[in-house]
Amino acid sequence: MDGSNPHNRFACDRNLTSFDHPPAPQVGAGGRTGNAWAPTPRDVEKEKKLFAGQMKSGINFEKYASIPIETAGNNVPFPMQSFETSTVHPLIKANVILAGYSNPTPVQKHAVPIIDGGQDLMACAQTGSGKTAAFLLPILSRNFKDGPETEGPRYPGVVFPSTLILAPTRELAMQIANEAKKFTYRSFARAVVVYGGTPINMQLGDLERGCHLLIATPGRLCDLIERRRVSLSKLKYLVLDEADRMLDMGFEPQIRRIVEEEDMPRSRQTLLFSATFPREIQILAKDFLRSYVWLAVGRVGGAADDIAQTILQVSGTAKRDKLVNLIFSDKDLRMQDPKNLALTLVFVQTKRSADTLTSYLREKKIPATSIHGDRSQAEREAALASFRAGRTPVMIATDVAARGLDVPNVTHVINYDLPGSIDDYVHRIGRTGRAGNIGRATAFYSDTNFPIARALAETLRQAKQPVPDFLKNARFASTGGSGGGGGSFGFGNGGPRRNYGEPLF
Ligand SMILES: Nc1ncnc2c1ncn2[C@@H]1O[C@H](COP(=O)(O)OP(=O)(O)OP(=O)(O)O)[C@@H](O)[C@H]1O
Repeated sequence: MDGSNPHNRFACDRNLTSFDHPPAPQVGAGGRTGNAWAPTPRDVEKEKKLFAGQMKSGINFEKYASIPIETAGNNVPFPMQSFETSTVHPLIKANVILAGYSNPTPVQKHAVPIIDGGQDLMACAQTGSGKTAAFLLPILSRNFKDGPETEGPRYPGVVFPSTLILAPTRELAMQIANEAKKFTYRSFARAVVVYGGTPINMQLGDLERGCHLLIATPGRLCDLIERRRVSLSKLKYLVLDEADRMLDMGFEPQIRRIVEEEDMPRSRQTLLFSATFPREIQILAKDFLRSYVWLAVGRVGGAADDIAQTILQVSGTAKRDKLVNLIFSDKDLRMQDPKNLALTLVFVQTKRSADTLTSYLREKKIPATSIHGDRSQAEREAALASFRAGRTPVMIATDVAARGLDVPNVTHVINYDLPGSIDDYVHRIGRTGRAGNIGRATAFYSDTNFPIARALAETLRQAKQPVPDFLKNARFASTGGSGGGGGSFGFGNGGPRRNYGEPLF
């Protein structure tokens, strides 16, 4: 996390209202007394590092309270009203304060008691609305209540995590691990992240230091299982984050292998977080979950209200000049308040155009970097770090950066090339307007984007954004964009969810 942002709020400045003292042994879920343990003392320097660069919730955070919620399933518990009055472990409450969360978001209000109560969950909620903490907090709370494992198999070099979180991209896995490190602060629980594209030895060393929570991309996890360095036989919690994206990326065989063919106990609790609920996800949910609760938070149609969306009709070579103009006008805005870091994320369809566009912007003296699948993992990480810190306030990206990435101060997302599916559009623009902050999204539309016109117009209309005439006209003939209108059930498909199907229980 970048420490140079003037808006960073350092944790050490905050007063903790609870849990500055070691607790008595906790009563675990199900009423059994957990193994006694005490949190380590506070460490101000560590807090500065862990909680620096935290995104500030924005002026529209309170508006989240009016978001429509839908739940289905048996014995759905009441939502929690606040962290303070909830049943989560006191150390979670203390760490939530350090993270600067004063109130839970709607997905947290609903998901925390469901997960804490031991039920399986399939959850959909809009971008930037706090889904990561919605699963991390109750899982860690349960771990803390149960205390460290004192018995069970011990084999040298093999780890037995109690929690596995699968994520589609390396950057998302790293980000989840960083969040997990905040909430495991002062506890016995250790979070480790493993992902491909980087030498395995360092990750093996990290695993050997202990692993309660394993955050992984599917390919690297299969590798570690084959090497017999990870056993899933003690798993209690399985999370599939951005499950729809993992299927889109072709990870289904690996996921099925991990979940169905290894030694993972059937008694585990399984949580599926996905932006959409297409047929494939429904089948996965039916195979992996047991009588689960279905939770949908947010308006169907997906794009967060806090994002001002503009669609411009621009095509061919005119795009480059238009992009440069937009970036310069962003820069002018920045100059009005130099304290405000304002980052611009530009999406393109191909790795090659990411490279050529980055070079073009650099020729125009615009500090730009790029992230895409042909760059080495070290280059990807360096690009993201430089973007976060504002050293290169413009980043050109392919869809590797479309899902889940949470970069504070992204004020403008530009779809230089529109994606083929409306779901991807909703995720891309969701990199701004997060945690109640206001964001801006601009897209360049040309006749080649005709297939997505109808779904795009619908998404704009539902988010109360202006629909330009060229889109109104085009939408009568288009089908809604591949993957966006045909059978997708949930956020970003631009149509009423009930028209697309029902969850399979
Ligand atoms: N209760 C809260 N109060 C304030 N900020 C919060 C709260 N919960 C989460 N946040 C912050 O909101 C931001 C978005 O959270 P997160 O990345 O979990 O969203 P998400 O719903 O997973 O988004 P996406 O769909 O893009 O993956 C993060 O910076 C997170 O720290």
